[in-house]
Parts: sequence; structure tokens; C-alpha cells
Amino acid sequence: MAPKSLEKSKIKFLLLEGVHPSAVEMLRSAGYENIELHQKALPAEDLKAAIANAHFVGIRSRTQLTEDVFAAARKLVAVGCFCIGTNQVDLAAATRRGIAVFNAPFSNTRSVAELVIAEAILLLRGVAAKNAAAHRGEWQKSATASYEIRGKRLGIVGYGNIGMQLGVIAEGLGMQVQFCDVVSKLPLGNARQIPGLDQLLAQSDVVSLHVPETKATRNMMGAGQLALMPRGSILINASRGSVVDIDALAANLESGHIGGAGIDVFPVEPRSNDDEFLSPLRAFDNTILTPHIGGSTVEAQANIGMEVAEKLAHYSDNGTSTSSVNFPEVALPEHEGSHRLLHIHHNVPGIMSAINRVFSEYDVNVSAQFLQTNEAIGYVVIDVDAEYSDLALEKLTNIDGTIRSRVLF
Ligand SMILES: NC(=O)c1ccc[n+]([C@@H]2O[C@H](COP(=O)([O-])OP(=O)(O)OC[C@H]3O[C@@H](n4cnc5c(N)ncnc54)[C@H](O)[C@@H]3O)[C@@H](O)[C@H]2O)c1
Ligand SMILES: O=C(O)CC[C@@H](O)C(=O)O
Repeated sequence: MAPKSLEKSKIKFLLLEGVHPSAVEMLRSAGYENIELHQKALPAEDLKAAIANAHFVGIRSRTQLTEDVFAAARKLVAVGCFCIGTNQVDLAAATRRGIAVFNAPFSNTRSVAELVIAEAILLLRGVAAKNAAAHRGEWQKSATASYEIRGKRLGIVGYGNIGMQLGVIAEGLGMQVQFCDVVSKLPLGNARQIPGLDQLLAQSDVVSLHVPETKATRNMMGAGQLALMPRGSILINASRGSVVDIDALAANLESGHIGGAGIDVFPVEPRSNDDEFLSPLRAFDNTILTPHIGGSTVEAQANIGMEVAEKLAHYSDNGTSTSSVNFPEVALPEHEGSHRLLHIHHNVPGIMSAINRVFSEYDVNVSAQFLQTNEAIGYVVIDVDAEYSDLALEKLTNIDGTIRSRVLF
């Protein structure tokens, strides 16, 4: 039997990692009451048990949604990443199962940019090291190697939503902004795009990384790249821990080649606030080490909670998939007076004709049809008269190549 439209009270949301209460408020206001909340990420086996009967799951950056976890999540319809990064989700596995993945691409970008600017100022002034010394009772009053941010060259690696905002704020403080990116970008203000990473590194006083975690960005700042940076320059990483070779950075801090570092993300991060943070960088006073809190402000978290919860509720209520990171995007009107069939299928030839055959063969009155595809899957939404929806759903579900289908009343 094909799955029917579920009562809202039966639709389960599993929210992990202390997602902001604004998400719960938003879901409740949309009529969803079955919400299981956890303040932490769950260990793998507990996650599989909890996700087994969840229709929606909300995570941040710690929960790894792997093939194995998806295999245990038989009822899962969509994932909400209450953050920007989606590298913690096996997107291909989600897509294969017809599970839509959403994130919040903008809500915490300002928070990250502000933290980076603060760190650039503090590190250029040597405040990190002087502060650590003062805590030990040492008084290091000196202007040696203490600089204003004004006039310094900021090299931004990855000129996306965060990199661009950072550039604008930095320019307001008098910095010379330059960036590199894999695609050509329109520079804001007086910023300049530099053709390659090596060139950017060689001519920047402060380098800040804002790339996603991909194969290409893994260890993109290794020993060779750090050596290109001018002696005494500053490195800031608030992107992903895999982007910087931490041992190479430690060696460069030890030798004094790198004058200071602000690191918010690490190759291995503690699973919870109760676990010890281990890193060779702990040995260096001239580093600002933060526990992956670039986007953790009250404002950002509240906005992310609302934004992602709204996307999940909307997808659940009427099938709209706009801004999904792995799913064909369809913006749908309401479907009052008709039942809405949602059909997700492998993007192979012949499926659309098989779908349309169902409606002509059984003389089903279709009031609206929407179709969108990506390389892997197709997503078709069909509004039909209520009396036909059971039959049509049954027939659609039996078409070869169907991944999943559901009906909304
Ligand atoms: N520390 C935190 O709390 C925190 C918060 C938000 C985001 N992040 C991380 O920051 C990253 C960037 O966020 P964003 O919103 O600016 O993303 P974005 O997608 O808007 O921008 C990323 C930019 O990097 C560029 N890029 C990709 N690969 C590259 C490469 N190999 N070399 C150079 N440029 C490359 C892209 O073209 C794009 O312009 C996110 O992917 C996320 O991992 C961390
Ligand atoms: O909130 C988090 O856990 C991660 C935040 C950040 O890394 C992001 O990708 O938005």
C-alpha cells in the first residue's frame, strides 16, 4: 500500500544538537506537536533507534547522517541542517532515497564575519598572547609586533556569503581586501579577485578561509601554502576543520613564521561540551581557539531555527522544496479543494509517460501538475480531485523507478 497523508499529530520531528527553541515554536504554530528534542548529538546506535520512526530530522554540524543511518530511517521524508554546512550529510544517499535536505544558507553569515574581524584585530595587536600571559601574572606592555588593522591586506579564500560580508566590513575598517575563489565573482567595494591561492597567500597580512568542505579544500592550507604566507602573518579558519593541516600550522607557529591564528573549527572536534578538547594548538598563546561557535550567536541561532523549521513544515504541508540542497526545487501554490500527489522517482526515460498514462487510463481529473528534475531524481506534483487520489497513488507507487510517493489531503 502507498503511504497516505498522515495526521499532523503522527508526524514525528526529531531535533538534535540543541536546535534553537524558535524551531519548536515554529513547528508548533504550524500544527506539529510530535517533536522529540535532544540537546546533544546522539551516539550512532541511539541515533539509528531514534530516527527509525522519525519523518523529519533536524541536526547541526555534529550529527553524521551516513548511508548506514539513512538505511535505518525508513520513514524519513526530509532533513533540516540548522546551519550552513551540509558536509555531515551523505547527500547522495539522501537523494537516492528521495529524502530532501534543507539548510540555512544565510542566517549565521554575519555572526561568522564579525568573529573573524574581531580575531583579526586581536591577533594583529598580539592581544591573544598578552591576554594569556596576563592570566599567568605576566605584564607584557609593549608595542612590538602590535599593528592596526587599517591598511593591512586581507586575503579571503572563498568569496561566498560569508567571505563577501567579511570583505565589506573589513574595507569599512580600512583594510585592502582581495580574494580568490574557484569561480569568477563580482567584487564588492574595492575588493580585487586574485587569480590563484598561492598569489593571494603571498600578498596577504591576514588570510581568512571561507570555503566549504570538499575533496578540493581538504588540507588546502598545508605546509607548502603556509610557507607562502609572509613571515608574521595571521591565519583565520572559521570554515571547516579539514581545510587546514593543523600539524603544519603548529610547526609554523612554533617557528614564528605564522604570527598568530584564529581557529574555530578542527579536524576532530569533541562530540559534546563534556569531552576534552585535544589539539596541538593549545600550546600556543598567540592563537585564539574557539569551539566551533562562528555562527553561534543568539540572533543567528534564533533565525536559523525559524528558517529551517519553516522549510520543513512547508515541505511537509504542501510539498514545496525551494532551496533544498539536493532536491529538484518546486515552489507550489496551496491545493485547496484537491488532493496533492507527490511522486519522487529515478530520473530515467519513460517515467513521465508512465505517470501520465495512469491519469488518462483511469480518467483522473488533474487540476495542476508541476515537474522538476535534477541529475539523479525527478519530483512531480499532481493535484487531483479527492475521489481519485487513493487509486492514483496506488498506481503511481507501482510504476518502475518510483523512489517514494505520498499524498497530501
Ligand atoms: N564556524 C562556523 O560556525 C561556520 C558558520 C557558517 C559556515 N561555516 C562554514 O563556512 C563555509 C562557507 O560558508 P558560506 O556561507 O560563505 O558558503 P558559500 O557557499 O556562500 O561560499 C563558499 C565559497 O567558496 C568557494 N569555493 C569552493 N571551493 C573552493 C576552492 N577550492 N577554492 C576557492 N574557493 C572555493 C565557492 O565558490 C563559494 O564562493 C561553509 O561551507 C561552512 O562550512 C562555518
Ligand atoms: O551550528 C553548528 O553546529 C555549525 C555551524 C556552522 O559550522 C555552519 O555550517 O553553519
